[in-house]
Amino acid sequence: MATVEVDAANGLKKVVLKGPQGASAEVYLHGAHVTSWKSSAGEELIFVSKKAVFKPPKAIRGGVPVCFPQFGGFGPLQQHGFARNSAFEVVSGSADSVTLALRPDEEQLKLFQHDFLLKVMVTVGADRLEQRLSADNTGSGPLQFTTALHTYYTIDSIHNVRIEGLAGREYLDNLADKRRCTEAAPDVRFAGEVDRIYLDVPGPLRIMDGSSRGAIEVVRENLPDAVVWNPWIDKAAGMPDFGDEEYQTMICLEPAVAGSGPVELAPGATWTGAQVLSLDRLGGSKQLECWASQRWNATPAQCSMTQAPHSSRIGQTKALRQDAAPDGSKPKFSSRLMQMKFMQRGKPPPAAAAEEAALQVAVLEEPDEQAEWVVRGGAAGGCRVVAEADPRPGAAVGRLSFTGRDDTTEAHAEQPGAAAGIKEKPLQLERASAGIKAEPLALEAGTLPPESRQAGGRGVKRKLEAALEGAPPDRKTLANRMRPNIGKPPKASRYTW
Ligand SMILES: O=P(O)(O)OC[C@H]1O[C@H](O)[C@H](O)[C@@H](O)[C@@H]1O
Repeated sequence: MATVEVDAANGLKKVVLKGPQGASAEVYLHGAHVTSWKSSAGEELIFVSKKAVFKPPKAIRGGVPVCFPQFGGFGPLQQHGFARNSAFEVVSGSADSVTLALRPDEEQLKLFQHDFLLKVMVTVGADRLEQRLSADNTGSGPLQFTTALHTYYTIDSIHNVRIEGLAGREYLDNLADKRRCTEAAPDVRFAGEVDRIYLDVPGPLRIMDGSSRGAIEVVRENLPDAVVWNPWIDKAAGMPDFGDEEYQTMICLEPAVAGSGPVELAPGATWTGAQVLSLDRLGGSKQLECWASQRWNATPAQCSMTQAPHSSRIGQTKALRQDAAPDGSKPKFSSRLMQMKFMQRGKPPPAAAAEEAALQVAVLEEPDEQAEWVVRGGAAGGCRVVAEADPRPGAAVGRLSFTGRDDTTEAHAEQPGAAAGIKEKPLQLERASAGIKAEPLALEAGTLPPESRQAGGRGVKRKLEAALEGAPPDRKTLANRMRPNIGKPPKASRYTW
């Protein structure tokens, strides 16, 4: 059974839910109002204003007000109905879940004139929060209502946040007399006040705030509309229970039956709706970088960089350096660098293994005997990228695999220890060869100790020979066969240089 405790700060009753792996949530009996959802890493994902007033019947500013039996002004009642102003009772619960219920009192019945039983179930999981509504029509006539789970999210910065999943949808603009508009942007961003009711939105929505926490995915059941709200500067200043600057660190994304409503329920019938929120650490957009350098004395080998199918290329730098021979006659060694930046957007397909979320580098022809290779990578935004280097002075493969957590490092080396065998020394590549645009950049380049070069070389060569069964490879075959451990070749773009 869930334990009801009294919050010492405000004297109100609440239930603290404990989920697996340290996740938690708090639900006030006043309004069945969720005021906290903490991930397994202890991050607070729900916004509550520092100026929120915890004095019933006033609704708490922030958290997840339950708007029922009316959303906004879609009906005769006060804004957002009266559930958020009412005392709920605990029906049942456990350590990680609680169900609260509300029946309208006499005063409310006078205003609304329909009897109902509203239940709100809140369950916390590892990086997951589920809120389920059920409404029973306990009256004798049809019950009509609109509703919303008016969720306030805490975000890193309003300037970086974006919501995916609303492109092309129609919305009613509350700032323009509910004018019907179409969302033209690929995702919703904020540069001023926003108050929109997106209508009949299919599929999940995703919130990315530009920080390292990943994406919050919002899956809705029977709540077809999605309200997006940020009050911006003037409206924030006019709200006594909201800080002047707080518009910068919150957004509301509210699954609802609003513009596409109301719900009509026959006597004795039950309606259910839900939102399931989950924190997807790998699914936030991340910028990945991959770079490969090659050093040779006669001819460079053509090689390719293969990009995972769910990422887009956002930049590329090529640089060439020629080291003059000691007598100054002609270049002794040349080095060539390819650096690419990719944006991984959204969630990789569920079946995708680490390999599929990889950037890969492959050599397409037999390179120079004395060539040396270094393949490295990095990622901004919370996920760790591990570069795998094949040090063999022959065909070389580099693969970047990313893992879910900052504190986890996983090496996916074909030749364990090969990557660790790289000796690093800084190399400045400052100039580009004619016709190749390059920014001045500093990078770490490596040379490899001979034993690791040999070991890696033999391993990869054997694998390659086995794969090719002696047939002379064309470039495409070679590049495809070089992709390790992928059953079905991903539909990926390949860049050669
Ligand atoms: O101030 P409240 O009654 O809590 O409403 C806060 C906001 O809720 C929704 O997002 C509405 O679309 C907005 O128009 C409203 O300003």
